[in-house]
Amino acid sequence: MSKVFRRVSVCCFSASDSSAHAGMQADLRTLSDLAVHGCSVVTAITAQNSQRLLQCSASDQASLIAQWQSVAQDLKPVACKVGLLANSDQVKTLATIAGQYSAVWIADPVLQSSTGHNFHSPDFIAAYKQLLPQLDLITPNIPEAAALTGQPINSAEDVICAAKQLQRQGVGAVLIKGGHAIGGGTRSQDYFYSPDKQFWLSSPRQAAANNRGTGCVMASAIAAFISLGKSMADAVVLAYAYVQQGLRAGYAVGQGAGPVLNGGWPKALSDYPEVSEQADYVSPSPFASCDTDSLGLYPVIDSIDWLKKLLAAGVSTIQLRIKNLQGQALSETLNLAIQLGREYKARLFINDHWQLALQLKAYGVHLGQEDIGSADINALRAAGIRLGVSTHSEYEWARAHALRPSYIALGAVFATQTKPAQVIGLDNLQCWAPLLQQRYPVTAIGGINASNIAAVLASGVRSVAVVTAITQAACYRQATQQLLQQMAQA
Ligand SMILES: Cc1ncc(COP(=O)(O)OP(=O)(O)O)c(N)n1
Ligand SMILES: Cc1ncsc1CCOP(=O)(O)O
Ligand SMILES: [Mg+2]
Repeated sequence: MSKVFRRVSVCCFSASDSSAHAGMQADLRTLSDLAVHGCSVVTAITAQNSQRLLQCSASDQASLIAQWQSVAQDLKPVACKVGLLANSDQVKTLATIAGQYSAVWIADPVLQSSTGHNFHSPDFIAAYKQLLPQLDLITPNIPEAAALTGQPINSAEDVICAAKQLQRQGVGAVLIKGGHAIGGGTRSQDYFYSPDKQFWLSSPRQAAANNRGTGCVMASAIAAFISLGKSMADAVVLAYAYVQQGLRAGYAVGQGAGPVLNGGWPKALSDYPEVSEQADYVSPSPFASCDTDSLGLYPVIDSIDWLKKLLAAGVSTIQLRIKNLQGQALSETLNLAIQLGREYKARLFINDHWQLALQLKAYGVHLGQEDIGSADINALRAAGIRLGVSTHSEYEWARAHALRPSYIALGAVFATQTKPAQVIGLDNLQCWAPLLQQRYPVTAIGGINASNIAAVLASGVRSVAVVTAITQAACYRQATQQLLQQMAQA
């Protein structure tokens, strides 16, 4: 008997939009597009089209509660997306419901429709403040964030202050959208703020004529990605790309602006944001290139002895990962390694020790996520040293992408004995490798050996980094030749 596959569901509290450009129709379309079951609590029925909103008729409280109870008891949504609430009583009811039902609660506070209707009154805002402590994420645009905080927002600093203030009012995390409005800039900039991560998401601004429903689609897509197991930061990065992709292919259907397209899981790297802690981020010039699309077999070793053996065995990309030396012993070892790398015309990357690598003019450095916050990235780039960056998630590789590195590493693909490492699995590798290879050489690392390398290469990744598959093999030469051969045959 085949196994029954049960989809997760997300419940949307939104208004019906008769034109289906935004509102409940856009929410359900987004969820369906991302293979999540969307269920609904209709908060109002609006009569609107691409040009104007003619009527908004609120659902009564009894209907709201009955719709929710029927959905909650049976479908047990893992996330709830709150869109248009038609009056302050509805907001208060939502605060009670969200306080009683454990799910990820995401609200896109619709205070004004893009067709001009205003839902923004003092008692509505006061009621919304009761809802804030129940929310895991709120996604206001700049005017909405200003209305909710009572503070004008005219600069990047104001955006950050507003996000902090909303968080102090009890929201788990805040995404403030539409930073381009601040400087009339050419980049689209959103700001994400949570207790453990704060970052800007930016990309060149699209002048898209068909842009209706972006707020609804963004919040629903975040809910969808979270219900599929993504972290909040990863879901926000994915939803940003989903909306950029949708804007690129938005379509006209009435007389006015049309909706964004629901185009499936975002697959073009150019739709993903550059993620940076800097508000005024501009894409830097790229790091020096590795002069190849594929780094091939990439052993990671910890001594000069291994370096000599593997260079002699014909390996052309290699990393020196030394964790147990310091002072003069470390700099002498790195110096010797860099000379050997030059002699063999190999791509030798130095792990961690970026200052010495800079001083000794290494071919390249490999840095982890923790290191890229503290390393002098601009000095490395200016010195022409190549940069490789470790990544384990959409947020992390979007952060690496903002640096324009020479390559990106994805892993750990499988569990590894070499170090405690987050496992990404083959599924993520299959999704991320083709996407990142649109611009960067990509290498996969973690638990890879002769018995599973074929499955790894089937993801499309063209380089594989290994430690123990070589260093703990009975015969390192044979193991290296076998891995090289398996890569050549893929
Ligand atoms: C090719 C490659 N990918 C990932 C890593 C891991 O680097 P990092 O995150 O800096 O962790 P440590 O190696 O320092 O433990 C790597 N070294 N090489
Ligand atoms: C350094 C590193 N970074 C992520 S996994 C890993 C170790 C890979 O070692 P092995 O190839 O033996 O699993
Ligand atoms: Mg490191």
